Amino acid sequence: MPSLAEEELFLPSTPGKFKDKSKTMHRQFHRCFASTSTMFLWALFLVALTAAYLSFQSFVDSGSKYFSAAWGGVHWEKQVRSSAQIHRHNGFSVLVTGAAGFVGTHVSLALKKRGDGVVGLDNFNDYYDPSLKRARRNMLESQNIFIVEGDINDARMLAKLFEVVPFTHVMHLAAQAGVRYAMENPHSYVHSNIAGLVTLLEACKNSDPQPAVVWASSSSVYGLNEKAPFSESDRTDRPASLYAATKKAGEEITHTYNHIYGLSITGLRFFTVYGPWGRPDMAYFSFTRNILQGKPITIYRGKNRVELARDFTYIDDIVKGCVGSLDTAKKSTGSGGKKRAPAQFRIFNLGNTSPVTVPMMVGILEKQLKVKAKKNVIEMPGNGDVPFTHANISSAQRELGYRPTTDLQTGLKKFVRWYLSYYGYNHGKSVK
Ligand SMILES: O=C(O)[C@H]1O[C@H](OP(=O)(O)OP(=O)(O)OC[C@H]2O[C@@H](n3ccc(=O)[nH]c3=O)[C@H](O)[C@@H]2O)[C@H](O)[C@@H](O)[C@H]1O
Repeated sequence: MPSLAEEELFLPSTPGKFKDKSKTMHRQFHRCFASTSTMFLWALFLVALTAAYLSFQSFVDSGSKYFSAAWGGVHWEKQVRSSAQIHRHNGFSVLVTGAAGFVGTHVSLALKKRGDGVVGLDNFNDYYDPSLKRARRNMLESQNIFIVEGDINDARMLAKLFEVVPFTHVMHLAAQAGVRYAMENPHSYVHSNIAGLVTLLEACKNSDPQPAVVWASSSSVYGLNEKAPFSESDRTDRPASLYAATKKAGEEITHTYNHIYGLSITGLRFFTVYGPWGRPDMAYFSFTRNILQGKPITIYRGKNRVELARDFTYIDDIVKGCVGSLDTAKKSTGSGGKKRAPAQFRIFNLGNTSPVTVPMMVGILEKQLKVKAKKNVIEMPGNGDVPFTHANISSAQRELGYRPTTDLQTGLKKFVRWYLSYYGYNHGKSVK
């Protein structure tokens, strides 16, 4: 029995008609209990809703759509640190973006070989067969190069990387490549070559010390330029493809970061790079595949039946140009987001200086593969292609000591040897 004092607590506040005290108490108790449990349920619901919202936010924040791979944690940091370890006097610690890509793999191996610390970054997207990227990664891992699986658009991951390692240099090679694919998927170019570039530069500018940045532009920025050979001072304001436009935008964007924040910047205009472990979307690679499989190849030709030509540049020469750029890059001058003094800004052509026509390139492949190609020659569709490229490399020669030494015949021979071995033609598959 409740005490009087307790009973009084449950008495109606307005006295009047007689009421059965115990019944009233019971009802009151139930009402109170019911409202408490309802409140409890509501609270539970709100907590669950908040938790769901927060985890959704963090999912969106980390951009899980793009950045599905895990990063962070003690073990991950240990791997990153160990990979960045320098093993030579005055060596560098280099973050190589696009490290599982064609140029990224070769540059990473060259740097590691001479004792620099190298940490790779790659999002392993499926623009072309990701199994080739995984195979390149295995090769890098066998040389103790750790590749972070992540996207250059992931600002939090980049901040963490720079927190773990005070990189001296960034070799930025991650990009959406390919001239003609830009008509199919324009946004992927904006995502990687513009938004991703800005996110990366933000991370570089915020880090202390700031790294020197060397990055891949493209010969395609010369666009409709007809003056040959192409010099760095020539017009680059008439791009023929969205790919070229995003690379040109990259040159302007990097200039801004150099100007405002004191980032040391070197942009490299690569001229149709080819070689072992190359990109399957490029003509020399897909032609090789089709020729071996007995499938036809399509050869574009220009107006008035003019043959298209490219200043094909062998990967080992490009690697020397990249390493030379890192070696001659001056330090960035900013810290804490502020420029202390003017910083270095350079742009170089890395080409071969001897354009070869596409039909001649096919002829070399036929000879190397000992198979005749089934050729389908058509007029160049309006797809962003330019009729020819031809590099003047005197600047790179002077400033970087860049001297390409591999002609197309020699380079394609090495490529074909690799291709046959990698795709198992030496072990069973027959070359017709
Ligand atoms: O220097 C660059 O900055 C760029 O180089 C490369 O572009 P491109 O020079 O266009 O190379 P690539 O596609 O191999 O076509 C070679 C030739 O074959 C012709 N070509 C191509 C395909 C085809 O089916 N038929 C054909 O005739 C085609 O018309 C062209 O004449 C990189 O892909 C690009 O990412 C960028 O780095």
